[in-house]
Amino acid sequence: MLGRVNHIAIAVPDLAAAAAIYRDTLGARVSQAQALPEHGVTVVFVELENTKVELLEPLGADSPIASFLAKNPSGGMHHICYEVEDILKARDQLRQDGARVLGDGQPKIGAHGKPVLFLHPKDFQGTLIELEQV
Ligand SMILES: CC[C@@H](C(=O)O)C(=O)SCCNC(=O)CCNC(=O)[C@H](O)C(C)(C)COP(=O)(O)OP(=O)(O)OC[C@H]1O[C@@H](n2cnc3c(N)ncnc32)[C@H](O)[C@@H]1OP(=O)(O)O
Ligand SMILES: [Co+2]
Repeated sequence: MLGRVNHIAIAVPDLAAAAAIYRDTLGARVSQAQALPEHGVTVVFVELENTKVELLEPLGADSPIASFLAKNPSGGMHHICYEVEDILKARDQLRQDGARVLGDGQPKIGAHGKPVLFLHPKDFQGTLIELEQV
């Protein structure tokens, strides 16, 4: 089912400061910040040769990363995103196997303009998983 790792996401309390560390200290190429109100986050992508790191800052009162940051105030690794060819087929197979698909189970359009879904961290070794259809 799984293809490549699309990105690894890090929740941060201060996006501008985190982007500056990746750009100025670590010498990486970083994107402009992009506000995604439908996901409750603002994102910056760190573009590496073999994958991307997604820096996430909460946006709005109901951000899904607010409680994670309350528990990890300096930030921390939040999710890993794997590519899949057919997200609805993957969702249905995962549900059949007992995994919890988050939200209403309908894919949303993610930061790359492609459909995404999230899987409950308690069903995957304590790791929140994002699936992105490529
Ligand atoms: C930019 C768009 C898109 C993209 O294209 O890339 C994105 O990446 S958007 C990223 C943000 N969106 C999401 O994360 C959506 C899915 N997430 C959720 O629905 C929620 O965050 C959650 C996973 C259901 C957790 O919600 P929360 O309110 O934090 O619930 P709890 O505090 O009750 O947590 C339950 C339980 O799970 C543990 N937990 C929470 N988050 C994580 C995490 N990221 N990694 C590992 N474990 C996590 C939490 O600690 C609780 O455990 P216990 O304390 O043991 O009960
Ligand atoms: Co993501």
